Amino acid sequence: VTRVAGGTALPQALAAVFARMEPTPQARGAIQDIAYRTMREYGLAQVLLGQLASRKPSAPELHALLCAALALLVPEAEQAPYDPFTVVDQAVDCAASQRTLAPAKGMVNAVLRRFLRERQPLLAQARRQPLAEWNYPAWWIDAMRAAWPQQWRDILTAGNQPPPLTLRVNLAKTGVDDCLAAFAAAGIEAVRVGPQALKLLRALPVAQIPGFAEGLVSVQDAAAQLAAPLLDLRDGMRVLDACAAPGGKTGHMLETARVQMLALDSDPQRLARIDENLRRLQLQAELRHGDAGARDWWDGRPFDRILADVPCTASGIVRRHPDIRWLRRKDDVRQLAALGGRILDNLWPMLAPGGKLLFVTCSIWPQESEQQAAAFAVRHQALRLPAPGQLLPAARADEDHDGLFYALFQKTTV
Ligand SMILES: C[S@@+](CC[C@H](N)C(=O)[O-])C[C@H]1O[C@@H](n2cnc3c(N)ncnc32)[C@H](O)[C@@H]1O
Repeated sequence: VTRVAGGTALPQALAAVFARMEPTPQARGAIQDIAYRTMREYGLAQVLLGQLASRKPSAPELHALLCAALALLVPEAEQAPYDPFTVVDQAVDCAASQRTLAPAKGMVNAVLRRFLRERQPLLAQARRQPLAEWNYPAWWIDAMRAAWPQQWRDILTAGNQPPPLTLRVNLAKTGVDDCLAAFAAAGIEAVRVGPQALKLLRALPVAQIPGFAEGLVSVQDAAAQLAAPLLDLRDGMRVLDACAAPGGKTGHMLETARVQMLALDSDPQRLARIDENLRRLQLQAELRHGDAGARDWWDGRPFDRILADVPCTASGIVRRHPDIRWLRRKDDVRQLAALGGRILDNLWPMLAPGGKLLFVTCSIWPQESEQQAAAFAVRHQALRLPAPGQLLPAARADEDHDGLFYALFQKTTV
């Protein structure tokens, strides 16, 4: 929590903690669970702490400890993830065990016990502030309300739900019904949430999912599964996946047709994850480390299809990455939209006449998605083909997916 408050993304912050502590798998799971829960309730916890402590704790670790404990104490009794008195005792023990925090252990005890005694009025008072009511920074709430005046409440609520574990069935190797039958035989409940998307009703480690190791299924959100079919791929096509890592959509495209795939990414570590994923699926692509905004990696031969899943604020996948809202600044939207526009402009000349370019973001800010697509079409006189446009995040039983944006362009032959 302290690292995220200092600007580090939660997965990297957790990796650093795990490298230092070397926890058991059980402790690792608990640390991860507590960190993600805290990110989802961080706004409320900060407001509560403001009510409970006469001044903000000066040590960032103390602030983080109290916010994490309050985040765990907020859910009502039947939904409480941990026994409330255990949470208080553990928080006090944690303070006592660290030299810098030990003098504050009485204060930790007093703040948390007062919360337990006065929880209803304290929560009611805190939730009068948007930061506490929605658990997003004020600029994010205001911008969401302006962009989506009808849907902003549903969008913010969906972003606070724990994400489902959704799988993509590899139709080159099996069928959706066969997968459902294998899951039922293993006692795993799943429902269909897309043409080849199955949502597990209870998450479990991928190693325990029948067919995962053999490449029959892959983890991929239902909205992300729309990319490959939109590209209308045929055997032998030259395809560029321009921002490919970790390779979710690369794998799906390769399952769809025998194409010559070049998978590019500017992050070498993330590029290695494409290799891992394709090995499991027993599929091949040429992997290249490079900048999709430059041409030094291109051999000059045009591509029949280009997937441009450009870097963005990731505002459509906050339920998977609840830290994003606390890390982003308002100006990031403009800067990332400019980067996305540069990448699209650079890729367009690499497309063969008649070829198709699919522009994707996992953002729901119009500057990064629809406004970007509309401006691009005008700049390049690109033909816009039917595509879903903006999919808002949905967290319902029948429709459960992240917030992604799709625009499909074709280069006219003349
Ligand atoms: C939204 S993710 C791609 C997800 C991927 N398409 C999938 O389905 O698994 C964006 C990727 O763009 C990469 N990236 C960021 N800037 C880039 C650039 N200038 N050129 C190429 N890749 C870039 C990031 O490393 C990241 O892996």
